[in-house]
Amino acid sequence: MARHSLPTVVAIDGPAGSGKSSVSRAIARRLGFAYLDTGAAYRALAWLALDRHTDSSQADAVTALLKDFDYAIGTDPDEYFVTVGQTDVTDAIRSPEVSAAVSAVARVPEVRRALTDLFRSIAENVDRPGVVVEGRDITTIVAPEAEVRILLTASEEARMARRSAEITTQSAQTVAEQLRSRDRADSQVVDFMSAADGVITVDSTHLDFEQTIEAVIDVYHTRMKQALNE
Ligand SMILES: Nc1ncnc2c1ncn2[C@@H]1O[C@H](COP(=O)(O)OP(=O)(O)O)[C@@H](O)[C@H]1O
Ligand SMILES: Nc1ccn([C@@H]2O[C@H](COP(=O)(O)OP(=O)(O)O)[C@@H](O)[C@H]2O)c(=O)n1
Repeated sequence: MARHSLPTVVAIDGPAGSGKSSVSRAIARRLGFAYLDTGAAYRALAWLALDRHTDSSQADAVTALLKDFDYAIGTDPDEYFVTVGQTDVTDAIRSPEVSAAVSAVARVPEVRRALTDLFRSIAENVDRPGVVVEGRDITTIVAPEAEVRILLTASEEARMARRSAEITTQSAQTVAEQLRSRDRADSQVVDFMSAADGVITVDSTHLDFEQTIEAVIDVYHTRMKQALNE
């Protein structure tokens, strides 16, 4: 039986507020690729923990949630949604409560293993020629063999300013503190502050949104050309 060829994978990692989601979605649109936001799954599991009044610092209790974690995500960059069972949690997973609980959930090794398997399976089965997958450990753990691997960074100042412009329900100072503490907790589990071997860094500190998209697309074309000649 002829096996369909696997989609081209563009893997993008980086800290909170570096532009991963918005830039990944935009480049997926331009390339005609699917878009996979992996942070949404960690957030959805943290949402489930809160919904069930599960203490997210209890690794066993969080692991137990995996058995009925009925998760779905839209990978069409123009039709993004996240559901758990019958509940649409697209907006709920962005709440400050979920953001505060998510790092504890993401620290549990069984959770990381299960979600990594899930991401690989979703990425392999998209109905597009390629997929842009973004998160913290995509270039290193989820898809180390990806054709294009990028670390998207920006100075802490730029990241905090971008995120606080988005979140109007909390003070800029609160948003910055929460982001900094989440990055600190997350970086104890995976290193997304420095590029692994073969991973290209795109620093968007002094680039606007459009320039960042262009810089990422340039890396994509360069890597694909190199791959043809290898
Ligand atoms: N290069 C850039 N210049 C200015 N704003 C940007 C840039 N890249 C992203 N943004 C904006 O910054 C905010 C955070 O981006 P987002 O994609 O949510 O980051 P991440 O997914 O890495 O947390 C969004 O409002 C986005 O539109
Ligand atoms: N590949 C990934 C993606 C996200 N995460 C976790 O999920 C959380 C939410 O990810 P996100 O991409 O939605 O975060 P931001 O876009 O808010 O930075 C992170 O703070 C990490 O704890 C992870 O551990 N590994």
